[in-house]
Amino acid sequence: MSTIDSRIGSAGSGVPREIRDALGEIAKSRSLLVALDFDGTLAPTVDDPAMARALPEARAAVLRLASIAHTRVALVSGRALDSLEEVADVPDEVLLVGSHGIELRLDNPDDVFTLDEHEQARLGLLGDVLDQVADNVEEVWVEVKPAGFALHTRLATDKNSRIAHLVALSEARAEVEDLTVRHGKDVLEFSVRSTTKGEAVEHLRRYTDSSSVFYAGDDITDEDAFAALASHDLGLKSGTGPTVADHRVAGPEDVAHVLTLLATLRETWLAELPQSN
Ligand SMILES: O=P(O)(O)OC[C@H]1O[C@H](O[C@H]2O[C@H](CO)[C@@H](O)[C@H](O)[C@H]2O)[C@H](O)[C@@H](O)[C@@H]1O
Repeated sequence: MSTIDSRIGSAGSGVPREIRDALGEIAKSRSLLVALDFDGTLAPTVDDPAMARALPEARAAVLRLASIAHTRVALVSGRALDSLEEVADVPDEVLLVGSHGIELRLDNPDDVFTLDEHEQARLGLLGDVLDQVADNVEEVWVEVKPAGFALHTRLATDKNSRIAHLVALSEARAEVEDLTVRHGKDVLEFSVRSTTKGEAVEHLRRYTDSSSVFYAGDDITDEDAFAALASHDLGLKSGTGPTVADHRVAGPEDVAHVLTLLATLRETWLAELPQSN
């Protein structure tokens, strides 16, 4: 029996050996940041974004991790911050990053995000262009965010989805200068401000003064976060698709098991540390 197995008993028995070993190491970090994507990672994908919820085991693990000393948890999402707050429903000690890093809910709730006049004008133009596309292609709809829009094509046919993406890209680029475009699962996102989840993770690492970062994500935009990780960090890809993450699991159910095991390992390690007084 390995050291990890003897410390945790049957917890995490469904988690592959190499991930268990990697979790055993990162659980011993001086200060740990657990940064997690929401859709496709904590929450299974559903047709209506408003109906997405973290799996009960994932949510329980997030709450457990957030209550452990020297450990911070952050959700890092492409969703608008208010949408993330609504679906995630987590306490204030969980840090939130919305709109791929544009919006932050850290420990000071008074930090409010605003657009300058030029950004607001570009946002207006962008909204008009995308609304026109959605009005003309069946089952395509626009999700409004503070600094941009997501053009959703999940329920459209493959052909209509391709048409919507092509037209939206060419029209938006023709009408609005300096656009940020992000590709996601059945979604094309347009923003008037450019940030990445990689920048968000770097910001959170500094903000929380963490010595190691665990990051889990499923989508193309999460690759920026994985790329921002160092050798003493740990990246976990949820689901299929190319990735630079260290490890991969099949989807949200397995992510939940990994988070539960991480919480157990972290609690066990901290409990075994000699007390300073
Ligand atoms: O960064 P994330 O937390 O993964 O957010 C990415 C996008 O998630 C949402 O869209 C995706 O999930 C929906 C619900 O499962 C699904 O219907 C849609 O097809 C997916 O693209 C959200 O609506 C977007 O705003 C986020 O950027």
